[in-house]
Amino acid sequence: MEKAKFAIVGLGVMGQNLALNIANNGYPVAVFNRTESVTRQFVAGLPADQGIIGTYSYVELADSLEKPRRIMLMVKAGPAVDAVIAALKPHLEPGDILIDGGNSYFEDTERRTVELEKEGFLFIGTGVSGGEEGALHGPSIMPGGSVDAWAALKDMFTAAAAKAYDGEPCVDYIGPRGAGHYVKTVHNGIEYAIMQMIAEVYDLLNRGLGLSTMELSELFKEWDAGELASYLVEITYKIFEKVDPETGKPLVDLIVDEAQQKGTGKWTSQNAFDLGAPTHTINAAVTSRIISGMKSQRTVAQALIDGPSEKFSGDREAMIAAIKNALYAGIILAYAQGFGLLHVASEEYDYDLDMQMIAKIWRAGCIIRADLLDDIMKAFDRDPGLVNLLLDDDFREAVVSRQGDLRHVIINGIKLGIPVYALSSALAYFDAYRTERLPANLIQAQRDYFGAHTYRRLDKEGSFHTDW
Ligand SMILES: NC(=O)C1=CN([C@@H]2O[C@H](COP(=O)(O)OP(=O)(O)OC[C@H]3O[C@@H](n4cnc5c(N)ncnc54)[C@H](OP(=O)(O)O)[C@@H]3O)[C@@H](O)[C@H]2O)C=CC1
Ligand SMILES: O=C(CO)[C@H](O)[C@H](O)COP(=O)(O)O
Repeated sequence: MEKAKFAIVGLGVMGQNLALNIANNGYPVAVFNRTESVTRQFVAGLPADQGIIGTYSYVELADSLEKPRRIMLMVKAGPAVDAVIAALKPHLEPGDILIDGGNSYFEDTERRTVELEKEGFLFIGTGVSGGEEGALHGPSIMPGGSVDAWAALKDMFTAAAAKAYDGEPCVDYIGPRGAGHYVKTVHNGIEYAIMQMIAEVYDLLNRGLGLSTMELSELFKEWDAGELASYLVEITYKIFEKVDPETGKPLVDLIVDEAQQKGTGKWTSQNAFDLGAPTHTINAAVTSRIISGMKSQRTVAQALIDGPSEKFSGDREAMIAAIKNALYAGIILAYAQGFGLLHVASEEYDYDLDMQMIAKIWRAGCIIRADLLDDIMKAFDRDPGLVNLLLDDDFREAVVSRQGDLRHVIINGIKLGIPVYALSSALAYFDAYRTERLPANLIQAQRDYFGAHTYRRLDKEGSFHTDW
């Protein structure tokens, strides 16, 4: 029997769709899943000439593959990845390639790279973004790790990846060791920030201005046809238009307001703290998901605590226009924070990240794909060393010209008692970044006062302590 050219372990949402995608591109794929019935069911539903071979043990999987073997894990991140690697290894040979396509923590990928390379295996830790549909029709793929392994995967991944409007594939080699998973983590951090700002805008429009769910759908559809064109805005209008067949009500209105999280957004913030990179809006988005989970406390608190009684009384159309501009500015600021973090991490971890290439491969296939990414790519083309998007003339102007609307929208959210934490964090980031003298001089004085931590002076070199 013809040997398979690729294997996927883990037939969840992503694994099944990636297997189909790769097979549809002419590469026979062997598949394996811990729960055997899942494999049987998956394979049974496929035409005989689909090019997908079900296997039911790791020995069978290894035997079904041409050498060097190329095996991709699409399993739950964490201990499951180590468990699968440990179970697979006895059936592999030096030179075989293991690929972890899950949302693994980048430091786990760093560790696995060292461990596997010591034993002669090649390892790739890759971000894969696009969800179920992207995995099937073309995700954005962010591989990091062994350069030799990348050479052996390049054609296949290029065929399977999304293509941007100019035909360019949304995959490229990101960098050594954990670089691919690092970049995917920051991708998700930006995803959290944009989702939270869209949610806040929804709250302002719905609770604040009284737009119905159908009106919201029309508005977001209109926005998606302009500068806000992006996957997240597109799915938002599609979510708003979905009616629950049982009740006839908009489905979104029936969904419990508790956002869950698997960890990548939190890891982005945690790592940004470790590296000393400001990611205000990502942090705000993580915190906002956390407070959303405190539903029972919020229910008690609502009955006890009054907010402002003020209702929106201004020009509704003007406010909607301002909200659109505020969201666009906020999204630019979220990308600025994400790319700013990548810049710091690239130096810290010697990843040598190419920001233009990262923007390029995020233009299609992934969850944060947006027309804006084409402009971001061009900004890094103009200046490959750009440390912050706000230092690019076009992006600076885009935010500066909308800052009035961002401020106006936040003020209105505050007046109405509607939380706009992510939007206001984006503005705080912008205001802090553009301010030469922040009040941190006082913090230094306080630290020196209580802890003799010393401070530096503007007017002379050195380190000083005062007996306050
Ligand atoms: N869903 C999405 O939109 C995206 C997900 N990802 C990442 O891709 C990976 C897979 O996600 P997804 O397909 O959604 O996950 P699912 O929850 O749909 O599937 C999880 C898979 O992991 C397997 N698994 C879990 N624990 C173990 C274990 N200890 N040993 C062996 N196999 C195990 C499951 O096998 P079994 O059937 O036996 O339980 C199943 O095949 C995750 O890391 C996820 O974070 C990345 C991008 C997008
Ligand atoms: O990687 C993804 C999208 O890019 C996954 O859908 C991930 O699960 C999203 O993160 P979370 O579950 O924390 O919202």
